[in-house]
Amino acid sequence: MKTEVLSMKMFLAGEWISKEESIAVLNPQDDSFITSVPAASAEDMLIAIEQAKEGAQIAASMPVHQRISILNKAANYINENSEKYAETIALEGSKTILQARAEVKRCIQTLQISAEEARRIHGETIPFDQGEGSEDRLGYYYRFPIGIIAAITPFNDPLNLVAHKVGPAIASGNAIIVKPATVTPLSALLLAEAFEAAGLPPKVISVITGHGGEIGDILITHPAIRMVSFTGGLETGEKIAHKAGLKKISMELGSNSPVIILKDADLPGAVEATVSGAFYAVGQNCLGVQRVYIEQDIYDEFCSEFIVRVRQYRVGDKMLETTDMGPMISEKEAMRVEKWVNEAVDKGATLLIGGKREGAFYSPTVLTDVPADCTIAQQEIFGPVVLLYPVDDFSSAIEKSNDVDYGLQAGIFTRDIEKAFEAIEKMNVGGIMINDSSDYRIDGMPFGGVKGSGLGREGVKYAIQEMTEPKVVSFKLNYKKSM
Ligand SMILES: NC(=O)c1ccc[n+]([C@@H]2O[C@H](COP(=O)([O-])OP(=O)(O)OC[C@H]3O[C@@H](n4cnc5c(N)ncnc54)[C@H](O)[C@@H]3O)[C@@H](O)[C@H]2O)c1
Ligand SMILES: O=C[C@H](O)CS(=O)(=O)O
Repeated sequence: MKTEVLSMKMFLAGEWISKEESIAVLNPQDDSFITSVPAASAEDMLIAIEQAKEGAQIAASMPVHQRISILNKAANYINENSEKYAETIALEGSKTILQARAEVKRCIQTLQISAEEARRIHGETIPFDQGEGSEDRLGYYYRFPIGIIAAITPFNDPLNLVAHKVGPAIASGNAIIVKPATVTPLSALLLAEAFEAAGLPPKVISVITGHGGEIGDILITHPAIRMVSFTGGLETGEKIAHKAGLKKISMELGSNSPVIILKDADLPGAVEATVSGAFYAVGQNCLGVQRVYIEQDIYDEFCSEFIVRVRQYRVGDKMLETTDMGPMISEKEAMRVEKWVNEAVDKGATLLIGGKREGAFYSPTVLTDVPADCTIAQQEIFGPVVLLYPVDDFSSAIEKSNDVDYGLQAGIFTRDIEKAFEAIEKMNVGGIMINDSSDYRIDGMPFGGVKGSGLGREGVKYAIQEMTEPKVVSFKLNYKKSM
């Protein structure tokens, strides 16, 4: 944002609201002040929920053609203001300006797909006469919106991952209250701006800024909230799931993504994809490549090519188009990664490149020989570190890949179709990419994981399924009785 905005307002049921108590939004690159946002109170969240009750009725009564029109208008608004949206993502978060522009494009696609899917929320007729005694019944089911959805979103994709909840919610006739990440709330507020400009009726969406705790608890536990759609870390997700009670929950959580490189792989392609997958968005990416299992025969060659490519990475000012990697989201997070790397090295790991921190900047880091009991081997790093491992054969690569508490996505590089299909079957993940790294997604595909990586699926069509319920209708027809 070119002009400094001293304070932004939160969007509460169609009104832009400011508050005495506020939260500073800082640029993680240099801790400079960007703007401040309201620190919502418990009362603000209760008001948002009350307003959303009416919003849910309004949303459900919106004809599909109106939902389609509003979603496309919001997408067009963002497209017409794309640089403002990209600069906001880059300023408040870790992404470079090029990565931020890419996220804006994906957000536009997510909303356009939501508009398309709004016309495809179908039911089915049911042959009730499949049951004896029901020869005089005719029936069907259709899908109806569940009402008010609570969306709690992470810092790393501050626009598109909010759109992945808001788009499907509006497409399916729900109201939605968004609690964006405390450190990156601005992009979510700009999404509300786009929907206001698109003519979305007030009360259908609120974006309530603040800390996760108290207002989050109200949002999660309130009986009027019929679904909690959460994207964030496993620890937070578990807390939320325990508090939510009897309501739908969608959990898009963490990962520790593996990639397998077999000896018949396209080596240059595998190197490029795994380097990109490891360090895109400073590794603060749920699909980020964290572990690479390389068949022994090509291990040395792969490692040397990998380091050559990492050495070319330009770390610096995220607002420059020549930069490959900016800062992490905070110095605190960079210090956590530094601590985990140092622990691994102290326990015998080999540092091939990186391991340097300057404030929130942490250099792209490659470790080998990492002992299994290291924190960095088992937990989600969510930072610019990747672990390389030689493996004797394919089956041990699969076994090691599965040996963590996460299962979001994985990648495998091979020209052997038999091995590809064996990996598809045996890798315990929500998505597997053949001849791609784990870091691959289009916004229309089913997205989510198993084990500690989540519950349910996003990806517009699949989020709509989660945000709606089937209602069965049966007609008892006397004329059929006599047939
Ligand atoms: N699977 C996916 O689609 C996906 C996508 C992006 C990020 N993530 C995951 O998100 C994590 C990084 O994001 P993060 O650091 O923002 O995650 P986080 O869990 O710290 O926070 C996520 C959101 O939850 C809120 N929150 C925190 N504590 C809360 C509480 N007790 N009650 C209610 N809300 C609370 C935060 O304010 C934020 O809005 C990583 O684990 C990453 O893998 C997953
Ligand atoms: O961080 C996790 C994101 O969901 C991955 S993507 O940006 O949607 O591809």
